[in-house]
Amino acid sequence: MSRLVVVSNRVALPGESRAGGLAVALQAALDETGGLWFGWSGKIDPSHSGKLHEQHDGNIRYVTIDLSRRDHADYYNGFANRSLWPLLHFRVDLVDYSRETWAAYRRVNALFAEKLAPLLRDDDMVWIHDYHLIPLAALLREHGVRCKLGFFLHVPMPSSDLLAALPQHSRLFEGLSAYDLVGFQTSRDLERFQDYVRLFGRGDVISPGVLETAGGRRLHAGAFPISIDTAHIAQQAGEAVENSSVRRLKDSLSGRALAIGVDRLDYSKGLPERFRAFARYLQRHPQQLGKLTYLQIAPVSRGDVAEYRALREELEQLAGHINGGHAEPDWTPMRYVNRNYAHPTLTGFYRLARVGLVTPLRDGMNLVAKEFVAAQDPEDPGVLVLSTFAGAARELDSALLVNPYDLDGVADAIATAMRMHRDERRERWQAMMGTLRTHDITAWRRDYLAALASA
Ligand SMILES: O=P(O)(O)OC[C@H]1O[C@H](O[C@H]2O[C@H](CO)[C@@H](O)[C@H](O)[C@H]2O)[C@H](O)[C@@H](O)[C@@H]1O
Ligand SMILES: O=c1ccn([C@@H]2O[C@H](COP(=O)(O)OP(=O)(O)O)[C@@H](O)[C@H]2O)c(=O)[nH]1
Repeated sequence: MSRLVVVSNRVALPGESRAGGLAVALQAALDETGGLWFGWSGKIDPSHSGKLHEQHDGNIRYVTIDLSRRDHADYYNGFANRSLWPLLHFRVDLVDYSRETWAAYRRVNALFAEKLAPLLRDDDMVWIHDYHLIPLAALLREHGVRCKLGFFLHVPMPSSDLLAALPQHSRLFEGLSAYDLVGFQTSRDLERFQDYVRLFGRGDVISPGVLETAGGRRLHAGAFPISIDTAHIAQQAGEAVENSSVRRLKDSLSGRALAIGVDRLDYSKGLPERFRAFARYLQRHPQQLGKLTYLQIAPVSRGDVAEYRALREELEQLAGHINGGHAEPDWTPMRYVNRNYAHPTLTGFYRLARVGLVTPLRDGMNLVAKEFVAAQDPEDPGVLVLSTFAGAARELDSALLVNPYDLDGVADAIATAMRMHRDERRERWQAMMGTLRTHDITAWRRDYLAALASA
């Protein structure tokens, strides 16, 4: 059997707990197969030594590299998170492009290729992840790498007119043609990529999922919705009643229902809109006042980037304003927490909640939505309120689907979730859980790697 080599900017090193679906999912996938995980160490090395760090945990070998201060600023915070992230989330208004950060992006990809190539064997299956590393396959080929190279995009693929707004878009996206298989989260993402190849990439769509690139190379592409370790999360949530943080949260609610949101503090997650929708719920449904407490967990993410800092300030103001306007001496409508929680606690929090609020403006998948469902008590499940703009909405279509820009609609969905009878909650939950049991993280990895093997 071939060895699996996973390459991603973000690596979940042993013992690390940090918000972010890519690392959570790849950890679960590698736990099953073992293999090599190569990527950024998460550290900055002012001496730019380029030294590799290596550690082992079970059957996984981790090889990581530090970034120089300049590369961290220009590649990670710069081109990846201030050019590509907003672009791929349909926020052209926030795209900040410069030739300097584009050069840093290519430089770090070249560094990854130089360090990774000597570690590879011809029969490896190399699976490269996300927008940070689009050029990596072409650069590895220049180093003589001959094994199968697959790519998976965790974020949305926007429409081609938006992509074309990025200077250098042709050079960047041409890089995808060096892969054997390019995977997307949903069939909509795949369709938009095919449109881009036809309209701006000088290529052709031979049949759905089979493309001919400008250079005449055949490229396979497909939709592979990422998922969670469903059985493990369900079990973890069932055991979480023992967890002291979960018990403390339960006691603190004094019998009130809980609504929960869990998101990195990121503008793609629609948090200001969600806070406003919650305020709208309090205004539109006065008969429910005092019956529901909303807990928003939002660990700080990419805190060096100006847009993320501005968002943090905005949310602090909004949370203060909402509580100031609606709190009673014995009830605070919302609790806003910037801490990161480990999964055993989070799954217990999900299980306590009557309402799960997942309302991103755009999201590749959103694993929190899936985790919320998997963590519910089958006899008395909570209700998921889910944005139609999350990739997860395609599979979790028994959730209460909302448009996150429609504040009244989100407000009313919260009220509906509060009123929903147990039979309807169970029916909706069973439909979603059925999907998650079949389409779990194992199925995702297996389907993708099988497609890569035959590409
Ligand atoms: O690595 P960070 O900069 O700290 O950011 C965390 C991750 O955010 C994004 O996650 C995406 O992947 C999830 C799993 O496929 C998906 O459910 C979610 O919709 C995406 O936003 C990003 O794409 C990752 O590269 C980051 O590691
Ligand atoms: O305090 C937290 C907040 C989030 N997460 C995890 O971070 C991931 C977030 O993934 P998602 O796909 O929802 O969004 P992303 O952050 O990757 O955009 C999920 O597995 C969450 O359980 C976590 O472990 N602790």
